[in-house]
Amino acid sequence: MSDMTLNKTNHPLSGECFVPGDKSISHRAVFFGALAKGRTEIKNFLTGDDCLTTIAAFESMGVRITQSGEQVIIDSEGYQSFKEPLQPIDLGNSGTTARLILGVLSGLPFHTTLYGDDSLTQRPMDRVAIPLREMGAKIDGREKGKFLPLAIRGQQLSAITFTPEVKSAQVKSGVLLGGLLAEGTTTVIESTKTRDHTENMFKAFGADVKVDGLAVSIEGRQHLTGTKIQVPRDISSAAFFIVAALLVPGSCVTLKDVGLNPTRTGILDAVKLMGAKLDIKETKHIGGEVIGDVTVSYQELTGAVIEGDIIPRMIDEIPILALLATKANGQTIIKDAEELRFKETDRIESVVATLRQFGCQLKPTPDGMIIEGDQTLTGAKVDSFGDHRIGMMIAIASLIATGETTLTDKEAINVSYPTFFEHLEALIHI
Ligand SMILES: O=C(O)C1=C[C@@H](OP(=O)(O)O)[C@@H](O)[C@H](O)C1
Ligand SMILES: C=C(OP(=O)(O)O)C(=O)O
Repeated sequence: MSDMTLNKTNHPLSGECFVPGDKSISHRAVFFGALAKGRTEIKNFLTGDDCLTTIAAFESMGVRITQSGEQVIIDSEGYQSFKEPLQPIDLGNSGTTARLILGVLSGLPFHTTLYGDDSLTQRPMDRVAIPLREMGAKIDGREKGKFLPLAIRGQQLSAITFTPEVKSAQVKSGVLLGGLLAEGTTTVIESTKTRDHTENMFKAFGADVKVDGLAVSIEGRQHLTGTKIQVPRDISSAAFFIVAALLVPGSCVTLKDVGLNPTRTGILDAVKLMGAKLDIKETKHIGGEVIGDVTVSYQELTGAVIEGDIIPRMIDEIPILALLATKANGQTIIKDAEELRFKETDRIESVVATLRQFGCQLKPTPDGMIIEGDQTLTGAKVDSFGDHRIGMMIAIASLIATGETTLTDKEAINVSYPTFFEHLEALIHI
């Protein structure tokens, strides 16, 4: 764990930025490439720690994966050829790997044990394990099978129709992947649409998947065929520079080739609700995903109420939106975001604690927070709590804080954005 001094207050950001590949899509490209028969070539893969964890998990089941930088080649004979791993699988910090792999392992004819770091070990896995058990899975673990470490004894699964209580793409995806290995047709019916990259990926790999409004159905025991995947750039990473440009006077930044899938663009809608004008140009459609450029410059914004269906569309961007709200005119209220409590940290408490260290006034609520506007941030020694999105929020806060900010445990950022500081420095031209 190392400290980093940040003292670039009020340097405007300018120019173009090519943030790395999307984390959700990179994970899924590896999952599907491993499950499919034949060769899968992934371009613009995110080399963050979490996605490398997914690669290692499938390698431990005998799948041949070659990763060189942002290019990944997977040669697989399909899920029927996976081997029982010799050792427990380390899922590191990655909730996505954990929830999705549970679906796969539940339906394979062998035993596996899953464990993770201190953060992942405290995150609930029963949200996926319960429906998978309903399909016939044998999953056991700490606190009656709720938390890692988990032991899975794979079974022949049977299809279910499942209505998740939580608004979670990881839950939807874990159950659909279990459904791929099950007898019959598995349907997940959501109450609010969450990110639909799994559905898009099923289609890209030639699967029979039906999407009917909020219902997604997958036919079990079908074969997937390897394909080429171009990963869009991650809007969740771009969000840090979008907010930075809105915060630092004189800034103007273009985020190039970012994923603009409508299930992910809640952050753009939220800043528009606060009065921001953005220039958004859709440029391509690849593998069911929309890609485009977002140009944003410094603007004065107004506080807003952010609630309802927009929340799942921006769940990972709420920490950085909270920072933006500290400088808006008037109060911002974030509601319906209790899911933040189940992330790498309890992001309601960690955002509030972090911004308070900068001297901000805000308070937590059970499902969000209330943030006062027009505040002055004062540099301090601030810890990321080992949460990559809190670490990046601190770095952006330092751009508007007076004096010097010290970020401890900057390595946490490698989970989703290993080149974050290089890109930030390039935008502030130092
Ligand atoms: O499916 C995914 O790739 C993700 C879904 C979200 O989690 P939940 O499904 O738990 O909301 C998000 O927070 C996470 O970063 C990635
Ligand atoms: C919550 C996140 O990821 P995961 O659930 O995969 O750990 C995130 O990237 O902010």
